Amino acid sequence: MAESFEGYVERIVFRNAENGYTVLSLSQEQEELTCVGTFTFINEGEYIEVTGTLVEHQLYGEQLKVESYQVKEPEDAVSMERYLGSGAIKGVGPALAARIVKKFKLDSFRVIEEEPERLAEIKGISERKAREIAEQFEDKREMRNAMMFLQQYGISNSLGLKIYNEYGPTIYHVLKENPYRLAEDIKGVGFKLADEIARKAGINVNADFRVKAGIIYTLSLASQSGHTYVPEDLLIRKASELLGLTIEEIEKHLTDMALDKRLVMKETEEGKAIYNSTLYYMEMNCARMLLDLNLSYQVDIPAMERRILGIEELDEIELDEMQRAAVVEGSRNGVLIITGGPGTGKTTTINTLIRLFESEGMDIMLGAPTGRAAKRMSETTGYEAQTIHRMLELKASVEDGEGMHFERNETNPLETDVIIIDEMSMVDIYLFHALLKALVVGTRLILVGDINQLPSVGPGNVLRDIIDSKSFPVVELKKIFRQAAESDIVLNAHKINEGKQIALDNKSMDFFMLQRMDVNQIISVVIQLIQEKMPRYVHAEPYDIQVLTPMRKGELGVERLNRILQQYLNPPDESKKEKEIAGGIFREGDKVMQVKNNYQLEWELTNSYGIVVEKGTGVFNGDCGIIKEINFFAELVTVQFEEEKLVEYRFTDLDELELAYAVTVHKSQGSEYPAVVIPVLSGPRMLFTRNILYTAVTRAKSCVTLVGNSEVIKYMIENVNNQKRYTSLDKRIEEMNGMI
Ligand SMILES: Nc1ncnc2c1ncn2[C@@H]1O[C@H](COP(=O)(O)OP(=O)(O)OP(=O)(O)O)[C@@H](O)[C@H]1O
Repeated sequence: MAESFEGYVERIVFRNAENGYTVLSLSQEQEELTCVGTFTFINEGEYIEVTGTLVEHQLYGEQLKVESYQVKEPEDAVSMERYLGSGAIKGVGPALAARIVKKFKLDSFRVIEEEPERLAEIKGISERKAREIAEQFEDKREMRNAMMFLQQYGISNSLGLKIYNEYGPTIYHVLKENPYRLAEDIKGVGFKLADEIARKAGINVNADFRVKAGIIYTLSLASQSGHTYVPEDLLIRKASELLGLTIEEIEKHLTDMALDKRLVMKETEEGKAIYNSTLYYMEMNCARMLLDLNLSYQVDIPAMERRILGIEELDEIELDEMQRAAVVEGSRNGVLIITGGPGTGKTTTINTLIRLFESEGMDIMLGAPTGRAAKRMSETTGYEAQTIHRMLELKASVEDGEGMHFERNETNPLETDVIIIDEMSMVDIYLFHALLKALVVGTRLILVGDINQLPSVGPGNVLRDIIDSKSFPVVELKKIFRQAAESDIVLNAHKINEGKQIALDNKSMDFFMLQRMDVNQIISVVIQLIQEKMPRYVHAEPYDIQVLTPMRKGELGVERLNRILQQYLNPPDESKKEKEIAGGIFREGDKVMQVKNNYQLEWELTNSYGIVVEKGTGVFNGDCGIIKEINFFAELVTVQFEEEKLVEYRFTDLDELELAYAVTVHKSQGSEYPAVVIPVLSGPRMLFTRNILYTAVTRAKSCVTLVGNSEVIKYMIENVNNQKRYTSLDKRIEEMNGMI
């Protein structure tokens, strides 16, 4: 039976910041009552009325399971003082609260609300502070009301706060008029949640804005799978499934939305293609800018070849015919693409190009899409390489409302003669667009990559489309050089790519297959490999040995493997603090990965004296680090990323991190590890493909160990289930180049 109690919140015993689950101690006249439930923004010292059922907890005795609660405005002087001094109002502690209430007595709250300037009559309160107190007082009240309101729609605390911060008091209006705005404006609110809110708010299922929001959402889902457009019938079908409406009810909105420029419809040979406008114009602008860069330079070829020969002599290397062709093309053209698999001499070619351009006094910049790829490029070329984000000077300015942007763009272009980008297969259309915008005609652009790697996570198939457009010089390196050919990793990678079976007989020095048919056996072998065998074999730390698997779910999926590997590689220890998160825990010492691009997150680089020597923003999808500290007081987790960058995560932002003892092959793109261990037993056909195996194997520098069923490996080599990406940069280039 439900009962009601009133009292002060004496103490917040526990609070889960993510879902608002709280245990608090309520002080009543005689005794204290423990209350558990989901409370939004209740501070110690507040006076509340709670309703719920009294239950007997095995360990903690009697407690109230709260079903609903209400914050009561304090009505007597003691309560007012208690509330003001509770910490709810920043800058007002118990002493100041006591002075306020002593002066204004029962009138205290009214004064704060209506005549805040009078607060300045109190010692220790300036006029400015008086205003601040009044503003906070007002904000707190409104925010609390808004939170309670949002709670009805099942919105958690942290999300509620984000929503409130975006709309402020207009939130009620937004929810009533068009809750789908939330899906567009707020990170963390998807169409599904907005739709749920709309349903609760009684909005019609075939309301125009619902259908339109559903269509935009379908396009955005497609872009998350890498597509820049969707064929019309497929789009209509997907949207109709999502919205539960007929094909006709969807179809009739498309033209309207095209007129409003929310989407673009384009006739193609295969029917109509529908684009989110932004993506359409991005492809189009990329095509234009790339063609603009594609100048031909007059070069004295014999003289150029002599210069190349000179560099070869100095470097004591003899370039292969194709490599030399690449260097010559690089000097003759504004745009050049160099592709090739592992060990085909891409880096050696880049190095010769750098030498050549340098000898002509040109400025060169090197870039790659991820931190790890940039680091590797620096190591192999001996020149400083940066991430493309850094090169373009990504700035996140939340304060001025601009959000994130690149400082380098058409009005402030990169001042350099040559730009070389490595791991180009990972660059999506957004990043490529940003890069091209920051280049002026006359800058040479050299794009290097392996088209057989998995395409970018983000939308686009940029490298392949540029090659397919047949509008730019492309040099494909095929020969595997002797040194590389000594490695079975390289040889097997090429075989896999060509669809040839590989020898799994363990005669190799760097490529092993451990046949195990049982999940538990596989896991125990993986642990042994990481803890003992591999670190010794490749002279690395256990943390550098990376487990790669195609899938997230399942007995050998990333999620389960991480939980198990954490137990063995970073077990619980009294000296290590732990923070519970949805579905697991983070512990000091854990290996973690950032799982989305966060352009606003700040990092700091300190020197050995702990002094900050550099600061910046941006932590990206796939960046790995170690948890250095968990601070419960400040509610922060500090992670040390590559190159010793320190990043602080608020507890509420921990959903951006995941354990990284095991990662998916997709997330490992662009990274290289001393050794990789790949458990393979069974899983969805779509994920057991040649492409995935190729990418996984090519992540290893010194050793690959496959653990599981060799038949599955054979199957993967045969399974060319390359899912089609709907992208059209190639078509836009061809159109603009007058080819179609
Ligand atoms: N022309 C050449 N003659 C002899 N050896 C070469 C030549 N070009 C490259 N190599 C050697 O072949 C190996 C692979 O070359 P390189 O690192 O340039 O290839 P890559 O395509 O960048 O490889 P990966 O993609 O694996 O990094 C290196 O050991 C390099 O020294």
